[in-house]
Amino acid sequence: VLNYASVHPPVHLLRYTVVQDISAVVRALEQGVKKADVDPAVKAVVICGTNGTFSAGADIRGFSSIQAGDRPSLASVIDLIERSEKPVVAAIEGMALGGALEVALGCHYRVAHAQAWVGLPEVTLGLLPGAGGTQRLPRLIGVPAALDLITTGKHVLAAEALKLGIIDEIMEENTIDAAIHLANKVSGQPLNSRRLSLKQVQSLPNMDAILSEALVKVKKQARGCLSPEMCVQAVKASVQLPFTEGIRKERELFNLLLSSGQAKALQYVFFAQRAAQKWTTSSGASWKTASAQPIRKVAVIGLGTMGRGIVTSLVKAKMSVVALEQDQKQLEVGARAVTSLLEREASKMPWIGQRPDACDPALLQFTLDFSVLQDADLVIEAVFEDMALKKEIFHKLSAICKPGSFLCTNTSALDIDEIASATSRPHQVIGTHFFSPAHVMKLVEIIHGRHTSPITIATAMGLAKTIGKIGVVVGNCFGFVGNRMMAPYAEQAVFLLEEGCKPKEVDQALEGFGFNLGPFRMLDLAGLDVGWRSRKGQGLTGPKLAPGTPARLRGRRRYSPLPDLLCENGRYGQKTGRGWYQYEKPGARIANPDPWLHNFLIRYRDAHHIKARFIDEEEILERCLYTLINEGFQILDDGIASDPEDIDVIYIYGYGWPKHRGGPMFYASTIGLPRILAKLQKYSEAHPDIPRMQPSAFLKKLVFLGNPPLKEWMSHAGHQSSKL
Ligand SMILES: CCCCCCC[C@H](O)CC(=O)SCCNC(=O)CCNC(=O)[C@H](O)C(C)(C)COP(=O)([O-])OP(=O)([O-])OC[C@H]1O[C@@H](n2cnc3c(N)ncnc32)[C@H](O)[C@@H]1OP(=O)([O-])[O-]
Repeated sequence: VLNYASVHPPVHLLRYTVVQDISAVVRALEQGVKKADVDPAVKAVVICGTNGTFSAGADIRGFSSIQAGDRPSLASVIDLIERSEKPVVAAIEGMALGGALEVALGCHYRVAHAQAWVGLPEVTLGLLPGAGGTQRLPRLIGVPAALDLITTGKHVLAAEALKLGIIDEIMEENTIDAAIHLANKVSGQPLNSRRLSLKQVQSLPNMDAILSEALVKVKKQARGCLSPEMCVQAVKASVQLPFTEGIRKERELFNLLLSSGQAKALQYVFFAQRAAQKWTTSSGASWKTASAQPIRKVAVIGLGTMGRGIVTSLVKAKMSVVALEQDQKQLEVGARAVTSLLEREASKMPWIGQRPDACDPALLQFTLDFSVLQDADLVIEAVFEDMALKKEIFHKLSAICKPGSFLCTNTSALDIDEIASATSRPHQVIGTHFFSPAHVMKLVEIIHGRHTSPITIATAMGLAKTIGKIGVVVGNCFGFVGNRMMAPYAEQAVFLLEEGCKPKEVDQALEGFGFNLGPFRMLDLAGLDVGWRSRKGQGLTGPKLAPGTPARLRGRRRYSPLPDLLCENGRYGQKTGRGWYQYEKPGARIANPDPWLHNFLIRYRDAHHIKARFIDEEEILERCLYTLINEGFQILDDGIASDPEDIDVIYIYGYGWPKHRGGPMFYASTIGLPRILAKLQKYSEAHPDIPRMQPSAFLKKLVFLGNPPLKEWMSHAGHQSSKL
């Protein structure tokens, strides 16, 4: 773990490895520093990592075993380093994150490689820097910059860290030699001015306002998530209290977070996101045996909202892109929109100035000519959700594209196998479901069809990673994972309106739970016509609906025609200025309750003899969330998702599920499956005509088996995925 190597006497080099058992590193650091302190031959110490990496911080898995109140030994060692009478220099290569940056802040000097980056990401794990970071960083770089780093957890490159004052020198190469050189140079010089614990936080005239604005900002950004708020409190302590008391406050807040449950959820998400990259399918294909093919040139068909976002994401990742439209006018409109998206993205990334090649428009070609797609390595079709149109395009692509090209369809629900059937290469056809706005949203559902080859899956996953997205491999069914679970959730929201709720009450309950947007604000934003078109396609409404069908039943299932009626009244949501809410003008964003809708609902209930009743928040949450979770269990049992973690990653990165609640399946595990089952049973007895409320057989089985932990669920699933 750590070498006490006298390779360059009189400077002693303490090396420690990347992510490891924190107590072993702490022990070794402690011994090394103590030994150097008493060794008269040692004049200075350099601390560095092995294999070109300083350290990614503490082992996140180790937090589950830390008890609130444990002796914070890392903090003690950092104090020891800082107190050392011999200069200690941190040589940062690769990265210094979390506890590792805290170690570096305890050192008297910091030298970093130009490609190294540093950060305090604890907030993203539901914690705060617990080894003095919240007290030392503000003393080093001032409160505004420290607040920014600590409350967001962002990483900064060495150049920015130098500008901020976190590091003292940047090296293009030989960082450790440079650190040794510096250590020799400063040996014998007084160290008090380099000990951050002895420094005062730089006072600012508007400090109170800075701190209270930061609190308002984090509360707004992370609804209900505690860690950003606690980070602000800890930084506030650095301003208001002497160092030792500030450290005590930091520890108190750290322990509070550690026992909050949110930290557990956020750490679960960290590992779930990584687990999702290790995909398997029910047929036994897996990430271990399939390798991604190199993708140099991508073609995108269709420059509507989705196509524009996808093109922007590809160009941002410096891929060569051909964008195709069907007529000159649409091509010009699409090209203008992409250019402005790229400009906006560039302005959001100040470092673009240093990398003029990023977002390079020369990487992008617009065309009307299908034959230009001939040599594309991968094509993403992003036209309307119209099966006939998609099949026509895939038939054409199959004939035009070179034999090795992969053919992807951006669809949110349609059958991948049917689309693939229009080609002569179904093994190279795959679904890539991007989320709107596609240049912003992180998620891509990667849907494999019956014939999709493992190489095609690996290539689509590789592409997602290249463009900075999180791919999750799922099976093929209507709505895949995300939209299939969203359907019963949105359905409940509308049923609740029929029974007496107002859109705002339903939205407030779910926004209070932590969603950025409640279901009605979300539907208004997405456009109500999208679902209407889909329901017409399915024959649930419109000309294909059998005459004489009762308004509120389809077969024996309860159906609400309310969303259809809104569309028939021209209310498509934000884009028409009217939907479940009213907006100042078409395209405006502020949703206001609409008296028209209120009266319309009263008339609707009268016409259908529905007696409105008061529905409390608990019922709103349980009916919306538990039906969504119930569908998740069905999806696991069907083998459409191979793990609960995959579902959780989809919901967090595609649907705005509050991250600090760990995703719907993790949330279910925290509530306890017996409670979820009991509630579903209660509601399904009250609403026997809502089949999606009937508890899934898999949920019942898990309750019968004694509510096993989430990690064990899949060993009991009917359709077990192979872990080859
Ligand atoms: C009273 C007590 C006092 C306590 C004091 C508190 C101290 C301190 O404040 C707390 C911390 O340091 S908090 C820590 C602050 N630090 C952070 O939050 C850093 C979190 N890590 C990251 O951001 C990214 O992993 C890197 C950027 C390091 C690498 O990115 P990349 O190159 O894309 O690679 P990748 O795919 O992401 O990871 C590769 C493998 O490594 C695994 N793993 C990684 N880090 C781990 C960790 N810390 N732990 C465990 N495992 C970790 C990862 O799961 C994966 O495993 P798999 O089995 O192969 O799937």
